[in-house]
Amino acid sequence: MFALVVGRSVATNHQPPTTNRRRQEKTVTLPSIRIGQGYDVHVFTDGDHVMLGGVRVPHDRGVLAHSDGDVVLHALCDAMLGALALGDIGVHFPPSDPQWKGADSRAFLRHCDALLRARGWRVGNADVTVVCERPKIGPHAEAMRMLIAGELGVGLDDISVKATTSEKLGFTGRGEGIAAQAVCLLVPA
Ligand SMILES: Nc1ccn([C@@H]2O[C@H](COP(=O)(O)O)[C@@H](O)[C@H]2O)c(=O)n1
Ligand SMILES: C[C@@]1(CO)OP(=O)(O)OP(=O)(O)OC[C@H]1O
Repeated sequence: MFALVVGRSVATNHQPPTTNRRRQEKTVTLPSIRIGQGYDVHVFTDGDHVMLGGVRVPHDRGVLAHSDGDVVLHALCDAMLGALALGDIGVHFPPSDPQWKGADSRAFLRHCDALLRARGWRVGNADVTVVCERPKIGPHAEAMRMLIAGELGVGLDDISVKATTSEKLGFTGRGEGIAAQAVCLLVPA
């Protein structure tokens, strides 16, 4: 029996309940890590595409947003900011600020990455789930992963983008909007 402790070494001498077994000691050292999660929603409106993970995905709807409304990048930015308790994208890019009107959300991602790196961290890996009935995400997921990995300077295997419907339940199920949630680990840069 041994324990994993993040950020420092630990030795344990927990004795299994079964008797007469040799006492085990094991030291496991893992690097310091931080975890963050993010969630974003945008309402569908008239349009012919949605921006997702920095990729223009053709669709018979668009999204209502101050920026380009990329729920994948917004959720990911919030996860990155949350990992260092740096607030959320609304704090860093206020919707009241005209400079973000129609903004390309890749700029938000780059800014968040710079904030992390200035503090000695980078994304270790991230996992994003898009929730919508349509558009189908599968055919575009690889392009999103490549774009995000490129922007963050990490490997393709460190970035996951996947999707689910909500089985026609709720606002996503009724096709009223699109949601994304993200988790990420930060590791020392
Ligand atoms: N917008 C979406 C939703 C789902 N997918 C893919 O379809 C699979 C099945 O979805 P369920 O919600 O029925 O489990 C899902 O695992 C995704 O691979 C998609 O590409 N785009
Ligand atoms: C991205 C910002 C930029 O003004 O506005 P929106 O594009 O509306 O997106 P939201 O997910 O509501 O996040 C708030 C803002 O930071």
